[in-house]
Amino acid sequence: MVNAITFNQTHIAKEELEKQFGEKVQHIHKQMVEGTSIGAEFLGWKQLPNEIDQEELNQVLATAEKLRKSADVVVVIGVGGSYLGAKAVQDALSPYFGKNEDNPEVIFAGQNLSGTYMKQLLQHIEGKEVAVIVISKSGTTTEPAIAFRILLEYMENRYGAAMKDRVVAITDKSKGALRELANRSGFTTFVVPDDVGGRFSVLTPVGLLPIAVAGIDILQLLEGAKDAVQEYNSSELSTNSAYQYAALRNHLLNEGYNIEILASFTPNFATFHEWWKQLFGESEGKDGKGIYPASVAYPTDLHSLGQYVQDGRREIFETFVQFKETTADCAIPTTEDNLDGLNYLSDKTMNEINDVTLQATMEAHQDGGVPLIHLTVGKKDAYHIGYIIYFFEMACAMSAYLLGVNPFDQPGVEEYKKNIFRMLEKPGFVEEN
Ligand SMILES: O=P(O)(O)OC[C@H]1O[C@H](O)[C@H](O)[C@@H](O)[C@@H]1O
Repeated sequence: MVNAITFNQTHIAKEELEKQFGEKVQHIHKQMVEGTSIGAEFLGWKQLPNEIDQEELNQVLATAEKLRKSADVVVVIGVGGSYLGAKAVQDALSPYFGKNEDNPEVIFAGQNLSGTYMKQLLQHIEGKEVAVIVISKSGTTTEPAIAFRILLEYMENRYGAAMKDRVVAITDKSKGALRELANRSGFTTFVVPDDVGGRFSVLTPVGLLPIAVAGIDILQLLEGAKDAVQEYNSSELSTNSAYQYAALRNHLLNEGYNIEILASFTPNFATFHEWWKQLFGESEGKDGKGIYPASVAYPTDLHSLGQYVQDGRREIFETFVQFKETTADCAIPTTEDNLDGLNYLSDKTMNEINDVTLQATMEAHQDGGVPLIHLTVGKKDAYHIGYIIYFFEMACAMSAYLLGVNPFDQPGVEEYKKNIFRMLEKPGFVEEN
């Protein structure tokens, strides 16, 4: 299927966008294809959906099945790109309440340093059958490493030698402390490819294994991404809407709009916003440049940040994601006395009113001077989520290149780490300068 996503904007005529960015986009596209763009050694994500190794995919599926059978609860440890993609997809595609009886509960750790969180996690898993998936590309990130040390001790005490069948590590093929520990302990392992950075890794085992464990169809996710590869690999700005989105973002930035808000009216899509924020924030926010990626979950946030968006400093543009088909719906009942005055809505469903609220919000914000982008996605299912993941990845790489930065590094993230190591007196740590 092509055109699973439609891209609409009214801020600038297509021809004008083409005039401003058409040639630049073609040039960058060519460099990406030829592997001569800055950071090109991290372009592996571009072909992932097509080139994923079938044998590895079978192993991911088999391992997921094994964990699903042996565990009531699976703890997934990771942070940043080793966490957000899996959680985003799981949240978007899981029921709001309770859990599907066939699926283990999937919970996350290593993305915070709260002792209370960890203590309560340990209490929560007590008495249940547990498995652990630990994910770190570098294998050295402090937050997940601490969580893993604690959970590994728990698993050893609980399962003795048999715990090795309940722990899976996903990390670099040879480097890092986690690789060494996993090899020594005989854990099942999967590799984060060298040419795929953390925030672009959701379609590798990093995302695929935890997503499959949660009972989500990763083949459909990959199928959607595969179709997106076809749609978004044209060098023509006029036909490639991922590049149009990238060009428009840069155009808006040049006009002084330096904050982008991703907005949706679908509560369980909110974690996807977080994935998107890391993708764009780490890719573009460097060398004193960037568009600050923020997000809102409407209509909830219409009653908090809505005021600011409508009326505050005019440096915001907003990107709405709307799903055309919904999973379930609820009718508005009619009442005889109509005391709440809502009978005028009783021929409508909640989703219809949600869609009207989206239209009303877009109109209001546009009138308030907020440039709008509207992405319409066919349905919130694994196929379309795979599709939109790839759409944003392509758009992000192009947008960062148009901005003039390397999309694939994140040198700034090291700064706070140096301070931690100094403050916690890490042995062997010597601060430069
Ligand atoms: O997968 P890891 O190596 O543990 O990295 C996890 C995260 O660490 C840092 O925050 C990086 O800036 C992120 O890009 C990365 O996703």
